[in-house]
Amino acid sequence: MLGLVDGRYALLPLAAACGLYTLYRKYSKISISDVPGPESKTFLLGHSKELLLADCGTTEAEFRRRYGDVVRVKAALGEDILWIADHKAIKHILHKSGYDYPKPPGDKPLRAMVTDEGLAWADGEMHRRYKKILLPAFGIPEAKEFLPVFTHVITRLADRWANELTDKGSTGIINVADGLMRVTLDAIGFGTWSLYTKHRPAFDHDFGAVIDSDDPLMKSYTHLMTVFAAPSPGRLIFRGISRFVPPSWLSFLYEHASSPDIQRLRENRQQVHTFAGGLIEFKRKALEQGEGQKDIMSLLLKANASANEDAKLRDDEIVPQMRTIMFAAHETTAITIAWGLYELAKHPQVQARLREEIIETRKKIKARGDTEFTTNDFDAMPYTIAVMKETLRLHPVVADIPRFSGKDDVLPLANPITTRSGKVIHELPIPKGLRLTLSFYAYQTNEDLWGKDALVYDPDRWLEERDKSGALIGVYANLLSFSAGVKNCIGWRFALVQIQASLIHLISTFNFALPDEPQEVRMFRTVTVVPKVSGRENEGIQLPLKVSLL
Ligand code: HEM
Repeated sequence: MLGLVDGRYALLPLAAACGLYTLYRKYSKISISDVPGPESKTFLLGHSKELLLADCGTTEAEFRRRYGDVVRVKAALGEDILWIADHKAIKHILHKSGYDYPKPPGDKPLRAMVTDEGLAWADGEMHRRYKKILLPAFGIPEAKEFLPVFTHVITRLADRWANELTDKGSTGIINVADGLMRVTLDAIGFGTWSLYTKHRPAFDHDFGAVIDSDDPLMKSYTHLMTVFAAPSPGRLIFRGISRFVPPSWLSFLYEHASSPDIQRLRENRQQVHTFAGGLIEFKRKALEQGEGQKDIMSLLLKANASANEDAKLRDDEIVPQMRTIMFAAHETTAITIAWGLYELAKHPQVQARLREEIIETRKKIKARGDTEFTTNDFDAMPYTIAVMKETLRLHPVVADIPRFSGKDDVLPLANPITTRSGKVIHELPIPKGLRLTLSFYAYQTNEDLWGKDALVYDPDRWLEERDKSGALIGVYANLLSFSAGVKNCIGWRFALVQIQASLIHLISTFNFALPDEPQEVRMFRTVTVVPKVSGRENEGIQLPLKVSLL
């Protein structure tokens, strides 16, 4: 119906009006125009290409080398963006300021299409209320309960790969990213909806992603994040214009746009709503009968039932939380594991040492008469933990996040900046309504914090106490991979258990190496940073490794 995303020329008059408005705002309040940064070559697109289309790592390195940790850049239509890698400023924004730095309002209608108005979408009081109800489902004991699920789904993938390899004479090329995304989708399917109900067999809602089932919900989630990959110039300009358009108008547009990507989001929403709606009743009844308390939805319903009346979520507020979790949990975890396997393939000596620790631990488990790893065994595997931390450090799949200053503020800086007019400043006044990009990747590869070898994959840094970045930031290991502050990742403990369970199982079963034929693996930006093979980008997310049965 609406040529929403590529109607470049029809948008030009509107773009001109936006430009005038931008100029007015610039000269009528606190300005960041004195902050150093690259000149923008085009008003229409600004530095959108560098920020959204360049491979992860390239723009970050260039910005830091030329301008430092705080850089003024332009979005489409002349909008100022403050790009920030300075850890003190990030800490101020995420840790100390609570809800003063929400997600940019212009992005919210599109976000709502992806996750509904759930936890990841919400800000302020609404977010506080949602998080309070959801948190009891995401503690350490709850994450540990999921180990059998994670083991079950990764075993299924390993069996599938083993069968494929047996047919090929025990070694072959496998796109490991694809298999892992199926695994995490299955895990979240089991874990969110249906773990251990007595009414039905355990694992009863099976997306069957690993075994190629036709489950419509599974199909609807497969590669959903690619909807956001490599936006066209028209879409980038549209994003620029969005900030001048009332959110309700944008929502209307998204409800009616004929773009295949937006249609896909609408279909996904329809499917999740139909599925989740029916399940809430079922789970509620099971709870009333004292059953089915371990899956995320049951835990959420249970916490909700005991919350006071003002805080309670209505059913139409519960479904968005489930859609949010489905979206936020699966690709992030899968791609992190995939990057881990890539680094292990590139560093065979790290892989061998990791395998050694797994074999040693397995011997201890056998000696005490058990067959399976427990999460206590996980905690006693320092090298495996170091491999996980190093993977999360060098491959934060959410490489940066957008924020918006809700009030005039002053950002403290860890490193002073020299402004374009030559002043050295230790704190930076910023105006209300400014868009910010917080670069987690740049923070985690900053040589001043992580050492001269910050770009080198070296798990030993975590064993030798070289990990002390001094920033004391984030929820895990001084890293920002799971973000920080009030809107930190609620599922980080689940992710760690799943990553460790998956690495242990895969490294015990297979050897991973780079393919004999050289290939360039790109760190390609979508919502997450995904692997793609240079020259074969249209084949989607690809991480082909040479996999051998041990
Ligand atoms: C390696 C895996 C993961 C990574 C790297 C990751 C990373 C992140 C990051 C950076 C954020 C903050 C985004 C922002 O503020 O814009 C976030 C939020 C969130 N994540 Fe994760 N995540 C992972 C796994 C999971 C899992 C397994 C779940 C659920 C089981 C989950 C659920 C969520 C939710 C619901 C939010 C929104 C939290 C809020 O707004 O309060 N994530 N995640």
